[in-house]
Amino acid sequence: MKLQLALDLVDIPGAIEVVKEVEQYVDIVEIGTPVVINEGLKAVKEVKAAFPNMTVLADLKIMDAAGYEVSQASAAGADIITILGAAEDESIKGAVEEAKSQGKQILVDMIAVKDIATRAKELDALGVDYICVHTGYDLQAVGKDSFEDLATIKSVVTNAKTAVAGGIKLDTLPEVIKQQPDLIIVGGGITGQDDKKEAARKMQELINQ
Ligand SMILES: O=C([C@H](O)CO)[C@H](O)[C@H](O)COP(=O)(O)O
Repeated sequence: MKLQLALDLVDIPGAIEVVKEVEQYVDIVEIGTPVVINEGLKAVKEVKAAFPNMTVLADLKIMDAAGYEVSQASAAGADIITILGAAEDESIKGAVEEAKSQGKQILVDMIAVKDIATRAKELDALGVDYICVHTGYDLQAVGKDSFEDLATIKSVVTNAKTAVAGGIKLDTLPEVIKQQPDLIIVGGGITGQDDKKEAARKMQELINQ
């Protein structure tokens, strides 16, 4: 199981500062969608330049023009790029093909997908690298989480790695770990803490137990 730090509500210098603080405890750094919207792929480029040995995920949440967008994120230094599970199969295929040709990986975000089991099986057959269940900020705000959806994808996905994101905190992490996803994505559970380093350390310790 790996730990991914999601950076959403920062600018580029802020992102670099947080990564410096917690880098020893996380496996992947995510440049979150709001950061990409605010700063562009420059954010991916600058974080990768500052931490060349760190795996960097660009959370583009691609919906169309997938091959092109994956190629741009790859050129900026992203190792993993996200596409939405709700995208057309043609887009998913384009993303996978471009990522493979660049030696990169594709993570599919299942946010807003209604029939998780059916779509996860289809995506698995299309050769994506990760399938991630995700409760976004707007559903977290009304008390939802992705723990049941994680069990669903774990039961149907056979090739891709499984991932989970959305409001995971130190107190809910054990429940997630029980289900053994390949990747656990945490944003506010680390970045929202006064002592980010200690929060990341405790999370890594629980994951490695
Ligand atoms: O993808 C995300 C969200 O849609 C905003 O871009 C977050 O990175 C993801 O939800 C993880 O962050 P937390 O929910 O704060 O753990």
